[in-house]
Amino acid sequence: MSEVKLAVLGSEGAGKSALTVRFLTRRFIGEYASNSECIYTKHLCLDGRQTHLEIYDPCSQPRKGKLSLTNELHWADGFVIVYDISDRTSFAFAKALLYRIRESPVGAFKKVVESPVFLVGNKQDLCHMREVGWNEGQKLAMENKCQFCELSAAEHYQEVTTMFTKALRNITTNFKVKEKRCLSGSKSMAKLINSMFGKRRKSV
Ligand SMILES: Nc1nc2c(ncn2[C@@H]2O[C@H](COP(=O)(O)OP(=O)(O)OP(=O)(O)O)[C@@H](O)[C@H]2O)c(=O)[nH]1
Repeated sequence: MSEVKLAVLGSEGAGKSALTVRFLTRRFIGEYASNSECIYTKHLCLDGRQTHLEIYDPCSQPRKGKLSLTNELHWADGFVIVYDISDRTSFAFAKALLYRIRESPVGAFKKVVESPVFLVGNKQDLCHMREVGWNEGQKLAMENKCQFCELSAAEHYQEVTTMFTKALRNITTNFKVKEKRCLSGSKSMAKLINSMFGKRRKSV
């Protein structure tokens, strides 16, 4: 069974809990307690493979002060970053989160390959109050090598499920890339050691 850890990040009120609960229970619940952080767990079958999923839904991040994200960066295999299309401040916050993830040495070195990130413009049902254009979201995502979509946790169950499924699939693909790189890394190390000791043995 594979294990996948996903962190859902974004500014206060962007809809992190609404999206997560929608995916896990199919239901849209209007109000959530925002003073506690949660790790939801779920078993699911992803592309025929049993998967143990953990989703981290933090309490409102502005109260945490600085964007340190250190724990999240160590913990998560991938990220969903949420902003509210009717709130430009939430987009600026999402951008800062994205930069923080991309500049992180954890992402660049410890994890071997970049963590998959899905940028989500939520509350598409409020497009009459739109402050962030679809193009802006798409551009930010392209510049930072992440996937992008706009949806509404309130109205689009199917889109929410599709987004989470793509995010999880990206993470499992990333696992395979990492495995290959580690394997080829250890193979070339073995070759190097073999050739060094092989040569030495010959010269004795
Ligand atoms: N119209 C609309 N409202 C939404 C949507 N998603 C969430 N909301 C509302 O936005 C508010 C905040 O949603 P939450 O899911 O609590 O947001 P959050 O990001 O978890 O917020 P914190 O826990 O405070 O960080 C709630 O009143 C939700 O009902 C949506 O797609 N459309």
